[in-house]
Amino acid sequence: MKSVISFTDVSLRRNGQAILKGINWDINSNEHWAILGLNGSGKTSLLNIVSGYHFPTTGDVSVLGNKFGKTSLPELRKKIGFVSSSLDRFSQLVNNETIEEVVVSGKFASFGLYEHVSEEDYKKASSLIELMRLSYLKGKSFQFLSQGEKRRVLIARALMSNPEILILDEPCSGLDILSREQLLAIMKDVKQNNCHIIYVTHHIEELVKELTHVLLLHNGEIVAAGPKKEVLIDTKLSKTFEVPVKINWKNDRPWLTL
Ligand SMILES: Nc1ncnc2c1ncn2[C@@H]1O[C@H](COP(=O)(O)OP(=O)(O)OP(=O)(O)O)[C@@H](O)[C@H]1O
Repeated sequence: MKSVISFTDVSLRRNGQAILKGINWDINSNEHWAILGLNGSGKTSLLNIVSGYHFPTTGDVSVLGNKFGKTSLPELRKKIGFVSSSLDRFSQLVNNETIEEVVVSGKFASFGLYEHVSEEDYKKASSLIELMRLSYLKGKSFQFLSQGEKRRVLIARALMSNPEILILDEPCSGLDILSREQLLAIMKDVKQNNCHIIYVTHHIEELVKELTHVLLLHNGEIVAAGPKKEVLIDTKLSKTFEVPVKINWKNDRPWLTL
């Protein structure tokens, strides 16, 4: 089995604070992970290491066969797509651009088109727009889209550079139930694009069947990491969320009750 991500005894300290402690975590090919944990548990810090923005204080990290310390992190970053939950930054940058322009700019991981874009690139953007079920918005300015539509455009944009890992950081936050389900419905199409999904959320019911594995974080330490059905159990979730919770499965999706 090919290793996609491997963390061995990783810790991260910042300003004297231990943010991540003793992290041992492996993602192998054909696995798609969800990361769950309370605010401040270390999810963002963990993902910042994966995407080469933080260097671990101790331990070994290898991402897509690149061992940290022996690899070019800017080169590695090109293989990792990142869609953040915050739209403000994007919305300001893209202003009047059409969704086609926003998606095609993902080829260069920049906003605005500063480099040559070929006919081929626009064809690819167009097929990604279809894949994300956004064809009805072609020609429309990004700024006029709903939150859910914007998120889907940004996922299409992230796929433009054929990432091998796609990090979705709370992609459904602030979405109503319909927009959330529309976004979750495209997960299987994202998966078909041959990238490994890492999905961060506070809402366990967003763990659609395409996500195969779960990592639970609590105070910078792993509570459990592994196949979804082994990890999503009452005791482990109660420890992670610091409240007694009960898990129920409906149509292969988990739901929590207090
Ligand atoms: N540069 C830093 N210096 C000191 N502490 C930091 C620094 N960066 C993060 N932290 C602390 O590390 C902890 C983990 O933060 P992180 O942002 O990774 O959590 P998170 O799980 O992503 O939280 P959220 O769900 O709220 O986004 C927090 O207590 C945070 O205050």
